[in-house]
Amino acid sequence: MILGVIADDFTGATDVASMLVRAGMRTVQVLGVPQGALPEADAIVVALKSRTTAPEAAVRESLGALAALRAAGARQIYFKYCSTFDSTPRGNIGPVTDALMQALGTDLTIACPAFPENGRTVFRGHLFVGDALLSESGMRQHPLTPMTDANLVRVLQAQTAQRVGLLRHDTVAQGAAAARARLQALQAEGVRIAVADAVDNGDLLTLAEACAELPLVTAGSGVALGLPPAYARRGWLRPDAQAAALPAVRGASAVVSGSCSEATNAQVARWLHNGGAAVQVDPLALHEGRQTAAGLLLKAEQMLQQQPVLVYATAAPERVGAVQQALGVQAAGELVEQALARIAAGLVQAGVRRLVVAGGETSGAVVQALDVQQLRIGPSICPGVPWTAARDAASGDTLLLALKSGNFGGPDFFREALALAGHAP
Ligand SMILES: Nc1ncnc2c1ncn2[C@@H]1O[C@H](COP(=O)(O)OP(=O)(O)OP(=O)(O)O)[C@@H](O)[C@H]1O
Ligand SMILES: O=C(O)[C@@H](O)C(=O)CO
Repeated sequence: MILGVIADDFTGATDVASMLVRAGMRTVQVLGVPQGALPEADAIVVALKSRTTAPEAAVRESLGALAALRAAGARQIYFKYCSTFDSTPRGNIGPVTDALMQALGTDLTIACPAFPENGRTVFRGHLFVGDALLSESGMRQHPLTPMTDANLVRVLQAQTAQRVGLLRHDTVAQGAAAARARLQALQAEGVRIAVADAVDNGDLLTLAEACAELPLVTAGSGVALGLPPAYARRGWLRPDAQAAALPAVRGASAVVSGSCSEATNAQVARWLHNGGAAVQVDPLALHEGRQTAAGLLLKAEQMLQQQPVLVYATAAPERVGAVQQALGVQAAGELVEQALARIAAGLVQAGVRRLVVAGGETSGAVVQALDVQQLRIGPSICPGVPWTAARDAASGDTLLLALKSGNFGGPDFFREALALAGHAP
């Protein structure tokens, strides 16, 4: 094992795993702090749910993951957070970085959420989402982690007692040797965490090469793209052209969507526009007992005989707001997640072997209901979303799962995903 990754959320973990596989590393994702022996792979990604928990809990879980990854022989540790640097004023990016640095006995790391293929770039320490500063993007209004400052040096400095500095783009543009020299100079000046600029994949490759021998890298998924070639240059890794190969499956296909993000709303709209079979979950009807998970499942199962079915709670912001006002944000979220998770488990029981799930929280609930503990990472459907393979405990069959971050994927994502997994239309 070469690389051990600690990811602060579920779909973020599959995102970084996908980057590694794309560049030839055989990668397995483990759900939660590993309990037993870790499987054989070049990279292991531990998926935590530590993005918005109390910093103390996030630190505890991250250190648990670190211990397991080190025991398995990881040469380098990677702390993966969101490409929009999602955090609260208290953390958890700063506190987790501090704890990992201390445990690893290192006094220099980088911080770089850039993911240019998905429009996230960092310039002069400022994070852009598409053409807008982070603070002027939709992230400004995020319910849990509103990001109102695009200056990452300032944002991170507020979360750590260690000194935060900046590795500027003009240095990165000069190549890995210059970036490495500048990191050493910053370290000599007392900087412990350097926010690194990156505006395209070339910059990510440079940063990965410059940081391949640091004990710890902290980043979004982007920097991971450059690590496999950097390891190969050092003779640590022989990239495997088959790293993304997954077994073919037979059986039905379904999509379960609990994400209400803009991208997912467009994907659901496209599916419906194309006349795809669909069952809509209405949270108020669920709450009042006019809908039940069992009833919705039955309806979906009937459609499944002819074609793939979409089960969705996805709705526009006004509709979600009205439901949240009636039921409470937390209660509405859990009600829908539990219903979708039960329906997903029922669909697998009914023979679904290709399952797309939209939304990070929704994915967490579904994977828990399926009692999946490990995912082998396969080919990318779009930047940040791979197909993955798990073992269905009940049948022993291979189950293909695509866990999509809310904001990822184009409007045709669901159809593209099923086609890539061999679903004949
Ligand atoms: N119609 C609805 N009304 C209220 N809440 C809903 C509705 N549909 C889904 N939800 C809830 O909204 C939340 C969506 O979160 P989820 O993490 O699944 O998606 P996301 O935030 O778009 O994805 P990501 O975290 O990957 O960006 C879930 O808790 C889900 O149960
Ligand atoms: O980095 C990203 O944007 C995603 O992997 C993610 O973490 C979404 O929650």
